[in-house]
Amino acid sequence: MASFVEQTALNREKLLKDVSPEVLQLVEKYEGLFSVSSEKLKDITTHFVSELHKGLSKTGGSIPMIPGWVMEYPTGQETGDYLAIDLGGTNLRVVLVHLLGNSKFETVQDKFALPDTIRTAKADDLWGFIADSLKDFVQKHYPEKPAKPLPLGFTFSYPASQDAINEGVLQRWTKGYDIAGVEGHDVVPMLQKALAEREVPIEVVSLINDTTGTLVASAYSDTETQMGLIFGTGCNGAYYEYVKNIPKLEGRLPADIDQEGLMAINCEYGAFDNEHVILPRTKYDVQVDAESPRPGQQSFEKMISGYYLGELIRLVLLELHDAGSFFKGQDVTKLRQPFIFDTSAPAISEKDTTADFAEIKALVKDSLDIETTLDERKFIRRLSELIGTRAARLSVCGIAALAKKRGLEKCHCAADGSVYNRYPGFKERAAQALRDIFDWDCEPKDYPIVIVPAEDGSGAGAAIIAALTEKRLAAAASAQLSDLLLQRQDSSSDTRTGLDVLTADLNHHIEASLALNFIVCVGRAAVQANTRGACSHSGRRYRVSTSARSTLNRFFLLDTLIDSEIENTVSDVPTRMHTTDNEHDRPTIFRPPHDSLHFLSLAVSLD
Ligand SMILES: Nc1ncnc2c1ncn2[C@@H]1O[C@H](COP(=O)(O)OP(=O)(O)OP(=O)(O)O)[C@@H](O)[C@H]1O
Repeated sequence: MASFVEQTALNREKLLKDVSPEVLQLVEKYEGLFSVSSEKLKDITTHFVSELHKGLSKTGGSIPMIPGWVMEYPTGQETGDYLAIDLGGTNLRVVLVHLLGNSKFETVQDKFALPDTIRTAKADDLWGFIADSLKDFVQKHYPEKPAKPLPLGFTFSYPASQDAINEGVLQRWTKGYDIAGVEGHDVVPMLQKALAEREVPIEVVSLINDTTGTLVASAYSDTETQMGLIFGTGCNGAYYEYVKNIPKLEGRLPADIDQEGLMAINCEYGAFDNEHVILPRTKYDVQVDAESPRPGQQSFEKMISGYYLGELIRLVLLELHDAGSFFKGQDVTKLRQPFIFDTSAPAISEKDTTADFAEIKALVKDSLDIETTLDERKFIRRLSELIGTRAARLSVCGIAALAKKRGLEKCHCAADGSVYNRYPGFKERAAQALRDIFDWDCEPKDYPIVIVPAEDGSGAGAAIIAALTEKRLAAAASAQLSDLLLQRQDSSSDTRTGLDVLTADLNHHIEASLALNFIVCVGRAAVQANTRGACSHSGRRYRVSTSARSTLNRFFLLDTLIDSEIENTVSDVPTRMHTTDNEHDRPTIFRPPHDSLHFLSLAVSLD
């Protein structure tokens, strides 16, 4: 049977058989502009590999390569119930995840479409929308108010730097978002505040990226998974890198983290080629970029992801109208409206199998109020194929580059997102492009690197990561946790299944005595975990907020294991939380208060 690609080539001949010479000429022009040869894909991949290296280096590069503090593969045996949200560019998903073990999990999910206006709304509107959606979900699934706050894994699909598993400082908005007052800030307390205002009983215990979530969720059920990929509003990839190959982590790691071990990296490779040295940009790509809220950023993403493909079609059609070729004498007011098409437009066009392209006709009529000729519809169909094919072919350069970087010759790459899962032919075109890059000489069913669909996995990923972190703590290894919460240390009835987290909240009026309590608290937790150990210096930053004063006080009364050390250490809290003692397994607090919040820096090292 002919492959999809061979089939579409045949269709092209059929499609263009009777079109006018003028339209044929236009088709050929755009075929030249939007086609990407195998050689070009190979060149892009080679450059991509060097940019991945650069992103991991101390100096960094265009691709952020953000360490995700997820340090192991799931075994598939993790169990428990977790709540998770996934904030994407288009949708908010709220998920209740039941991890069943044996590589199985079940989810109950609600999907909330984010209002179009949210992209440029106020920060409070965004967090309010999410908190309201969570409130609905909790009311629906927990008719009896939960006795304790529900632990929540937050999948946040924007580049956020993390020094801990439950923080995420937004580096910059992508995917057309531009909400003031969020960049440069930790998003977890913002969401937590909106939840508190609405009295939603939820505690945000971990923050991950959707690519990392997809990676981990798929690895839970398929041990061959090596990458998590997103082809949605934006594009991105995550994979596990050897710690020793992440130079920028030098000096930031607790001593017990093995250099031969792995850490998940959220690449944020939508930023690939922001310098414009290798990608074959057309003038339409330049225009999309120039008119986007963030010109000069996310170059790769703007050529291939769901937010932009419909816009590329619009720009070409508008230019043809203005040149007098298309939609003659018609009112094109709507066509002049940026982003009037999303990627469903080329997707519908490519799916249309009617003889006279009635679906394209309806699409253009309904969304633009424009009547089309048959030739115009054939052109739109071909243009959609070109733009969709280019997106699929360029997309896999990221996969090929990650495989080359890690020396992976055979693996599964889990892909989520509407563009991968719903765009006609995207899967086949992506597979063929991988073959073109690696020169595989075998049938598609035998391709060694396989992109597998992983719909809506990132919520489950957030849950599994919470379970992995819990396991890590139980195994007495370093965990990167902030706002550690001593929730169940003294209560056998506490069945909290989220992170078995360790410590506390103080508000910004922190007093020296409470700071001491905090340290005692961590030491106490170490003792309760039946281990020898204390708080050790790691250079990490921990935000301390309000709600667990009572917990702190409880623990303050219990044990004075490390009191003497504390006295030596915290002499001048709170104005300058600092110590000179950096020895292994010694409590160290440092960093001065930051804005209205105070930061304590310590990691729990239980050896
Ligand atoms: N039929 C379709 N085929 C392909 N893509 C589509 C289709 N309909 C909508 N899209 C595109 O899918 C994108 C949304 O992708 P998705 O549903 O994966 O959302 P998301 O999870 O919010 O995205 P992301 O994970 O990138 O933030 C939109 O940009 C839209 O243009």
